Amino acid sequence: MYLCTDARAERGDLAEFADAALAGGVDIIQLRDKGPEGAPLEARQELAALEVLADACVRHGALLAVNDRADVALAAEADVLHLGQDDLPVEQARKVVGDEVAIGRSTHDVVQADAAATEAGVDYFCTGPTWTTPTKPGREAAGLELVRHAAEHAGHGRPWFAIGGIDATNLDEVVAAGAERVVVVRAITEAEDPRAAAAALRERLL
Ligand SMILES: Cc1ncc(COP(=O)(O)OP(=O)(O)O)c(N)n1
Ligand SMILES: Cc1nc(C(=O)O)sc1CCOP(=O)(O)O
Ligand SMILES: [Mg+2]
Repeated sequence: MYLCTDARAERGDLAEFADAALAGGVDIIQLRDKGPEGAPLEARQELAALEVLADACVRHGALLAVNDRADVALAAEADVLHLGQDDLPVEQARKVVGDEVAIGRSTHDVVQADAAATEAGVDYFCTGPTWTTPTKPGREAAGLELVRHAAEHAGHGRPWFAIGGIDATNLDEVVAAGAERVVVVRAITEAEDPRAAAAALRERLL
């Protein structure tokens, strides 16, 4: 199970939150902070938040992921770099981060999913959004059809995750469509008890 979180600057509880989510069963945690107006964090702020997450990952044996920026992934000694369709191409990102960092790719339709399933340098891909979500406004839903496609055609041999609008109320549908791994944001970041929320999702993925 893969969690994307912002830096929780307003709440000031990033370390406690990460500990709770990881204790609940999150395996990979990504810092994804687009800022209040969609403006990304300054690199120094991003590195500071990543340090907090890195310490939590060490405590729980989890993986640390960086969104979008290959230079920051390298500087933070992250395990994973996640790239969308409009981010740095995988080939160029690979030159920056080397071979030790796993690279993930977002996909939003069957063509992109098939490409990510075979593209050199990609270690995993995500399909989504499964449902429209306020976390990614303006992005049309790819639906459970894309999950089914990845399960039946695209995923073989390469790990993939379903993302977008997934929570405890609909996780069973995603699993029934063939997903074995999911990425969530609000289902854990907005939970009153992030540990319990993570555990409730995790137990249904086993
Ligand atoms: C694990 C994971 N999956 C998908 C995304 C989305 O990436 P992208 O399409 O580049 O959009 P932004 O997150 O950058 O807004 C992700 N970040 N992580
Ligand atoms: C960051 C992101 N990427 C998506 C994609 O489809 O690539 S959907 C998404 C947001 C997922 O947030 P929530 O779990 O709160 O719906
Ligand atoms: Mg991106």
